[in-house]
Amino acid sequence: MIEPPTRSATPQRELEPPERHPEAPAPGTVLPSHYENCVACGPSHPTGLRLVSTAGPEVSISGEFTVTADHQGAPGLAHGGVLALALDETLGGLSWLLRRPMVTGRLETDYIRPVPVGTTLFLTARCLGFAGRRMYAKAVGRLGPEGSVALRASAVFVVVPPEHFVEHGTDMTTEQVHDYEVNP
Ligand SMILES: CCCCCCCCCC(=O)SCCNC(=O)CCNC(=O)[C@H](O)C(C)(C)COP(=O)(O)OP(=O)(O)OC[C@H]1O[C@@H](n2cnc3c(N)ncnc32)[C@H](O)[C@@H]1OP(=O)(O)O
Repeated sequence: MIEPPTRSATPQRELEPPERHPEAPAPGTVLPSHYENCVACGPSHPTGLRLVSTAGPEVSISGEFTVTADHQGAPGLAHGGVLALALDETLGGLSWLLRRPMVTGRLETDYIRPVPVGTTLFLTARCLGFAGRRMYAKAVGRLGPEGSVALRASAVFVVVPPEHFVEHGTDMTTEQVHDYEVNP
């Protein structure tokens, strides 16, 4: 099957530049978990990543988490799906700086180096820009703050109305989504 070109994580036309929202958290601000049971950032999830994201300059985010035995695929090594989760969460954090709710449409991941249990992975994501409702972004994961690149990702997120989470999820009212949108 030939996929539509608009699905590619490589922009097919010039993008509208991203604009950091005037009320976006200042660079250096640690972003609170968006949901306590989130498998990526939730403090109440028993085996989640507990990934902590920090607002960066312009429209960028950094994130960090430590790989534990709960995140293994091969013995002693992080599972690739778990690493994609960490990239997805860090990329998703860009919505706080843009103040536009969005969901992952496509996530292309390059696995460059194995990531051992005990590693603290340092991730960064930056927004490239928009084509209509599509937001294009890239992310990198390093083994240490200035360490080797272990992961690279390109993604397309699709802007959705806040009601998306009420209609398709559970236990969330439109009011809560709006609160969450302005008070992450
Ligand atoms: C309360 C907040 C919580 C935040 C949590 C953040 C967690 C981290 C991020 C995630 O993991 S989100 C969860 C994983 N993602 C999903 O569950 C998304 C599931 N898919 C959908 O809900 C819909 O398919 C989607 C909203 C993505 C698109 O459906 P729509 O009917 O709204 O859009 P439409 O099909 O009209 O397409 C709109 C544009 O997006 C493009 N598009 C749609 N699906 C795409 C896709 N999959 N990949 C790339 N582009 C896509 C599409 O080509 C089109 O481009 P154009 O406007 O230029 O023509």
